[in-house]
Amino acid sequence: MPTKPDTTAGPDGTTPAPLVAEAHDLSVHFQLQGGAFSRLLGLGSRRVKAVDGVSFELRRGEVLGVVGESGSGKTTLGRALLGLAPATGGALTYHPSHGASQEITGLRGADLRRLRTDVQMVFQDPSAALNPSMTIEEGVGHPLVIHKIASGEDLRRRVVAALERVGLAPVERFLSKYPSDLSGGQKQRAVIARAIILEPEVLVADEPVSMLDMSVRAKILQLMLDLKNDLGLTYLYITHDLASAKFFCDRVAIMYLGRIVEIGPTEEIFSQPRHPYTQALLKAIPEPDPDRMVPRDLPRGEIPDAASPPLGCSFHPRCPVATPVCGWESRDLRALLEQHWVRDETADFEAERATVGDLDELDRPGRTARLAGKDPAAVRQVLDRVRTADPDEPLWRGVEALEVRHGRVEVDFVEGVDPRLRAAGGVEVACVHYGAAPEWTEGAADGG
Ligand SMILES: Nc1ncnc2c1ncn2[C@@H]1O[C@H](COP(=O)(O)OP(=O)(O)OP(=O)(O)O)[C@@H](O)[C@H]1O
Repeated sequence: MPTKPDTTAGPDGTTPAPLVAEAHDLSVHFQLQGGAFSRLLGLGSRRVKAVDGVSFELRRGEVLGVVGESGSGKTTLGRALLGLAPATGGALTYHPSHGASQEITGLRGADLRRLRTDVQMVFQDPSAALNPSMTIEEGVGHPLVIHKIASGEDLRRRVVAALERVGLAPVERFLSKYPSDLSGGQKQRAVIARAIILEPEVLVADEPVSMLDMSVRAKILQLMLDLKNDLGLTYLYITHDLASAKFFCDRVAIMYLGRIVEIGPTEEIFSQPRHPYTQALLKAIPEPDPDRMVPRDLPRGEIPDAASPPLGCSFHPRCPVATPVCGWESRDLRALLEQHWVRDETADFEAERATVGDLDELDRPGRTARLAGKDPAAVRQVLDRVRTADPDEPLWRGVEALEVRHGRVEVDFVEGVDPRLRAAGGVEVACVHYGAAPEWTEGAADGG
């Protein structure tokens, strides 16, 4: 296994290393224009909150891991650091070792080009990252040509040095080859050579080893650690693979639906995960196949739609230790009813479905669920049966009132808390169990 020197401390070993980048309440929202079909359905345009109020610091020489399921916003965060995804809110500041600090999201023209030399990207798929019609010499040297930094003999000398640095030796064997002549691991070495040839300060590495054979993954990660130490690089390492994050990263940020839900030193996150989502992810670390990293033991379903995230804490619909103040809403009641009809074979699906009426009304996010069924007494009976079948379901704890209004059953939920990151031990966690709502701080989510 690669070994990590402690690179997060400053020269005297105690003061933190200087900042390279910092985000404050950073948001990257995408406006999706609905097509004709969406307009017909009255959906109009939708806003995807890919990154939603994220704050973090990146310090010189460290590896910060960004871990989360597909769609959690990891890549968008990395693209924002590269100046590729424009912020719609908050601030993202780059502190170069040379020159003045810059607000990344406002950069244009020459300033943006300078950022692109300082912050480089290593992509997941090395085949797609290399131009198939360029030789390795041309491809690796391309950034120097684009930025008009080197040509002729100087260009060749730098390409040779970069290839040697990433272990593609003897270099002469590789210079005139095309990407298709190389193995996956060799291609990724060439991609890394291209990334370091501009002598950047930061590498954003987006799943850099996930498409490689198991046998070469550790070698590529070791190469990246060596390069980091030798060249004084800083990494933002994006992955869904907790096992690689565990030995590669100094600190880890766990992302869920555009938010960082927990961030802290790797050791602390792995030895004492606080957030129920982190706990679920860690439970899902499969031994020995680190490839299949999905939290399979979560009680319910898929990661929700980032265009319409849950109210309160986004994780509450899947959370095994959700409290009454986590943000229960009408869509949760629909999910619960449907889950009941799927799971409980004794339930008379047809009759109960007809009794509660059209469930589409529940899809509009809100603290009050209005059931369409015209016979309130019968609707209440269905809800009672659902509750009796699973009395421990956390949603019921969030019910503030269940009554008949205007001839229909309405369910009001307790107003939810949208938890922000707060210090808890050596990490920061966004969860009501850790200070976001004082009455729920006891007995933190150990059982999660
Ligand atoms: N250019 C875009 N336009 C619209 N929506 C986008 C765009 N880029 C990303 N998204 C959406 O933003 C959300 C976050 O996507 P992102 O790719 O950042 O997540 P991720 O965690 O990196 O996922 P993966 O591991 O699958 O790459 C998703 O819902 C995605 O569909």
